[in-house]
Amino acid sequence: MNPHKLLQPVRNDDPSFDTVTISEDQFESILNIQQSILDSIALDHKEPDILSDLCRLAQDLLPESAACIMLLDDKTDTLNVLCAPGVPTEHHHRLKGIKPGHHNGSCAAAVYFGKPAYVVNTFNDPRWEGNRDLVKDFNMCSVWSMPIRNRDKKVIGSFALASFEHRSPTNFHDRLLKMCASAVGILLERKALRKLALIDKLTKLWNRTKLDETLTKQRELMSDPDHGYAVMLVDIDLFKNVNDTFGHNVGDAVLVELADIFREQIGSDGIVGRWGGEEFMVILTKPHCNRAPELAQRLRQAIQQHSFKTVGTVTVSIGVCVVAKKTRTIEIIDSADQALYQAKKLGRNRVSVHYKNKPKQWSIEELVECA
Ligand SMILES: Nc1nc2c(ncn2[C@@H]2O[C@H](COP(=O)(O)OP(=O)(O)OP(=O)(O)O)[C@@H](O)[C@H]2O)c(=O)[nH]1
Repeated sequence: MNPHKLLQPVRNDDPSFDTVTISEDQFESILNIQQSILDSIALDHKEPDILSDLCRLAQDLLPESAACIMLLDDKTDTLNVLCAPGVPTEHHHRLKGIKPGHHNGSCAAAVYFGKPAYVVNTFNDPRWEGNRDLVKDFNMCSVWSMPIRNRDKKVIGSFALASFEHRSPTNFHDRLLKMCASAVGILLERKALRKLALIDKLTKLWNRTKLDETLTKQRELMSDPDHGYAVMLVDIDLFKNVNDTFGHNVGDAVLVELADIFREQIGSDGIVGRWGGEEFMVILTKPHCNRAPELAQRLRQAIQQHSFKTVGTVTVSIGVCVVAKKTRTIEIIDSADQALYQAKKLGRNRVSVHYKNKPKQWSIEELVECA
């Protein structure tokens, strides 16, 4: 079979479409992009980097153009920019909150109708009626957009090429956009699966694998003398009693409610995960690690004050290790564990802090009970 046949669009009923046959070189350039994506996946590059490269490679094949990936936010039913290396970051806000529909632009139309939208003249095409300022401000004369689908074939966004001159797409551009949209769909699925592999099923917090990865990364960053971090081990007090009294399902519900308090109290200040069973870990980096004892106290109090369904009051003990010098991860965890043991020994519902390798002015290691 002639391999070029594989590159012909099945049928394109868009009147603006220019049915020029794909040349050997163009065929080659599409294969090169595919190869480059496969290489990046094999080298385990992260999705944002691969998506940026993909945009750059695609826009290189159309002089005077910029590629853009828009993602559909299910909650707000709006399109937002995910990646657009050709558009200065300070203008990205202009590509936010676009409603899929008939006249909000090419991506809005592609997502709304679930088929490609090839707009050759954005200055008079009705599909850009509601967003004419945008194309005029950026001099985007033509914008071609292809829907991106997930593995269930649901439209989740669009891949677009905006051109700074009026142009009709050819078979080659149609195939290029289809390949890019399909690659983005696969890469986004991959990203979601990678994330899923790092999430604890019950609490939806990070799991042990993610915590281990984070600890390793933090240790490496300690080569920089300005870096620092803190590790908190949080253990529920007398949790066996909860299980024995109310049953394992109620115990599980307590873990889920507790996870919500972690999210509320720590938020984006740190990485929170389930270390195992009824034990959680919080990793704080600068500047938050300097406040680790204070944050641990706040967390402990919030948990004590929360009224858990069925169970009522639940308390936790927290061991904190503040790290100021490169130390083996196993020693950091051991220090946090020692501090936790101390908190339990002193009567539970308290925070103990172990300063590991303090800076000179602190001189000695000490264990501070601060509940
Ligand atoms: N419901 C539920 N219980 C769990 C889970 N993982 C661990 N546990 C329970 O957590 C309890 C831990 O008990 P212990 O290690 O004796 O400690 P504790 O009762 O919390 O007492 P202290 O730690 O000394 O305050 C055990 O009963 C475990 O079965 C889980 O995923 N779900």
